[in-house]
Amino acid sequence: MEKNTRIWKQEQARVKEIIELIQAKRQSLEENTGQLKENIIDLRKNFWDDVTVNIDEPDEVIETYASIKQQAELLSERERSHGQFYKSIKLYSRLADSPYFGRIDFTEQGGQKETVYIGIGSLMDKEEDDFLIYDWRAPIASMYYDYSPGPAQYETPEGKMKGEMELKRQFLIRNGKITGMFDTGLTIGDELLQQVLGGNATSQMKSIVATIQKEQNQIIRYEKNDMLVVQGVAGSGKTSAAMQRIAYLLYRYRKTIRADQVLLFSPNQMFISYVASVLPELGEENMRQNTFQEYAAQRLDDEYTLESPFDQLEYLLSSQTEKNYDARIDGIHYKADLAFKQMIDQYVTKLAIQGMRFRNIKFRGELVVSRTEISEYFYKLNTNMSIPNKIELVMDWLLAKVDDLANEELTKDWPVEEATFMDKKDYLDAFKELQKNQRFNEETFDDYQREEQMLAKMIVERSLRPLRNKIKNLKFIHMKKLYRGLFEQDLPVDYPDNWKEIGEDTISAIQSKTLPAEDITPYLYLQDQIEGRKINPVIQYVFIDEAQDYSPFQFEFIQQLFPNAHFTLLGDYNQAILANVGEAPTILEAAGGYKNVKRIQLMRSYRSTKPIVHFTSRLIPGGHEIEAFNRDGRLPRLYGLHKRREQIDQLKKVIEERQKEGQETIAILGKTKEECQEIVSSLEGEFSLRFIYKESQPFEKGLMVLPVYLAKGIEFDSVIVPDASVSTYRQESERKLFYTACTRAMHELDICYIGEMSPFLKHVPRNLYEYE
Ligand SMILES: Nc1ncnc2c1ncn2[C@@H]1O[C@H](COP(=O)(O)OP(=O)(O)OP(=O)(O)O)[C@@H](O)[C@H]1O
Repeated sequence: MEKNTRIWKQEQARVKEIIELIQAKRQSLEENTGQLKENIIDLRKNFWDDVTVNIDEPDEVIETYASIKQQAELLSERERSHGQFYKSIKLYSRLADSPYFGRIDFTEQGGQKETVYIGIGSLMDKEEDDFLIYDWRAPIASMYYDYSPGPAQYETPEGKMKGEMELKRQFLIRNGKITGMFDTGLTIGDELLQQVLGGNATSQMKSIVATIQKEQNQIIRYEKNDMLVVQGVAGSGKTSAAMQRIAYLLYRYRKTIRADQVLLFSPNQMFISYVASVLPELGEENMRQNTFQEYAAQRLDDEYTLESPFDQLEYLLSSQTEKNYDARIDGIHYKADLAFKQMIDQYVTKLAIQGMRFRNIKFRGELVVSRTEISEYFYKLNTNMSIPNKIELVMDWLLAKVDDLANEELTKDWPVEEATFMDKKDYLDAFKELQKNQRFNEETFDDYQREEQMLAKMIVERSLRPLRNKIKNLKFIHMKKLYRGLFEQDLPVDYPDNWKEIGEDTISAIQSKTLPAEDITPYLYLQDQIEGRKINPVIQYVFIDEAQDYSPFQFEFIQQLFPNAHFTLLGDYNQAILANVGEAPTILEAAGGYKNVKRIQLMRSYRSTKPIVHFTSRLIPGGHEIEAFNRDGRLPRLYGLHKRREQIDQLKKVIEERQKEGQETIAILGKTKEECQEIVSSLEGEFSLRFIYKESQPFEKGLMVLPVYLAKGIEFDSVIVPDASVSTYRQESERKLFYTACTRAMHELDICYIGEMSPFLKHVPRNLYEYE
């Protein structure tokens, strides 16, 4: 819309008024917050002054307790209000810059026309009667995303509200000034989206509230089934929709759900930091984020070195010639499958009758309880009891044995000897510890005999502490041997061809204290069947992004961990790059087997320009169904080189061109770490670049070289694939990796190859790229 029209001026005048009101509200809130803060500090300082403490009589104890409770509640209520005030001040600061981005005029059937302005938070008028701005998550705001002018409706807790939408308007407001205004038709204005998508890549993902598309809104506001599965093509806004959905749920259920009851499983650490600012930008606290690997590492302490799924992928991409390569691939696929879970279940059933493995319990080098004794005790327990229940009884039995041991040890000489040789610091510590336990006072400590006795007892207790802890942590179960046993049993019914080799390799890995990536889930699962499940009942919503890379077994395991959670899975089976899935159906497809699953498909790609989407969609089967958002750009470029040494010169040329054009984030995406390393060595002297080879490195703007698997979920202004020769990308298993690399590009895509091009490129029609 043209500037300075009557409508423009009217809208600008309203913006001005609203901002003045926001500022006034903010000021008054700041004053109140100041007072409240002082109040809280006072309350904390004088907490005990207002509490009557008397604990001589039982009645008085109850009174004291009530008085402390009342005071604590008062304090926490004030602190909560302070938190709320603080949150509102932050929201006002954001609204003062850009109070809203949309407006709809809506007349409910039989009602009056209502003008609804929509922003990232709501604002009431001075009298607190009417909404001047509606939060984008309010029910009425959903029409903004779902309808073009004409008949429209929205859901409320009381039912459907139907009516007519007369106007739908978009605003771009910066620093309190309208810089763009569009009256829109069908979808949320191409113009605005064009502007947003045309910008440079950022090191932090942005919120998309102003331009959420109808199909994405469906994901964001979905509330019915327990499981929502989103299959969306590369760049279709899955991660964006997931983040907005979390913000939506935190708003919709704000009385019952806190941000720390929502958990997002992310593909890697870099991704975690990439999405970390979206919710705070929307005024919400961040949800919990974890990688599966992190979860496993916490569970397994430092018993094993865990292979990361990326190291596993590196092995698969670089070690084809190694002796056991085929067996490993078979093993990876088999261990990802639910058949393997079943095999473990059957194994556990057998263990209930025989075959459990325990460790000897030793103290000071001497056997206290032998593994045979533990086993005998275990198998004497009632056979109807579950293994975890029996284990608990074994634990109690062992702890009682340690109590007996403690008494026995006290009759020996070593505790007294150790007490005699205690240095001064230990002696003082011991004294304090005994005092703390109120076993002693200063007078009795002077009594030499008693002192010796007490110290000896303490020394025995101290020395037994690690043993007790180990027993409490169920370390008397020989998990390593139990897992081994799984591969040593008689051949299972449905075993894979390479079963013997798979078993030998697994056993040798765990003997050397390494847990291969494919064994992590089965190992933890077996452990849970023996020790009892470690569930987390607090989490209400679990999101799994890049869900195509989770195995069906892994997914079932995660589901069991969070029995009270609703699940949202988002992924793209064309980007399944991790080996645990292989050619087996990913959980995006497998989830079809679950009850109450709602599936949503996203076919439109927003990240890349239209020419890049047209090009990349030819790299995968079924790609013709992918729709490109209408954003212009140059055709991708292919560089056919004859010799390897030409490659570096070509890369240099391309980098210089892209930098000159102002592309801020340029990524050279190699297939393996080794390929990247070679490129880095050749370019290092001439360019300032970063080599990202570990997921823990932060993602920043600039020129970088990294393996494709670390670029999962992330995007760059310009992507350069350094080597798409037939020798690098040939096998079907590499197709998805190549596709993932190319679809990271927002604006520019350059691809080099040496000699013959990859067969995946041969199917791309010649008019979809430039050739040099
Ligand atoms: N409605 C929208 N408005 C503005 N930008 C959008 C919208 N939807 C998606 N985008 C942008 O498109 C890009 C891709 O989005 P996102 O990363 O969420 O997609 P994805 O489906 O998770 O991608 P991939 O599977 O390829 O990693 C991001 O830059 C995002 O901001």
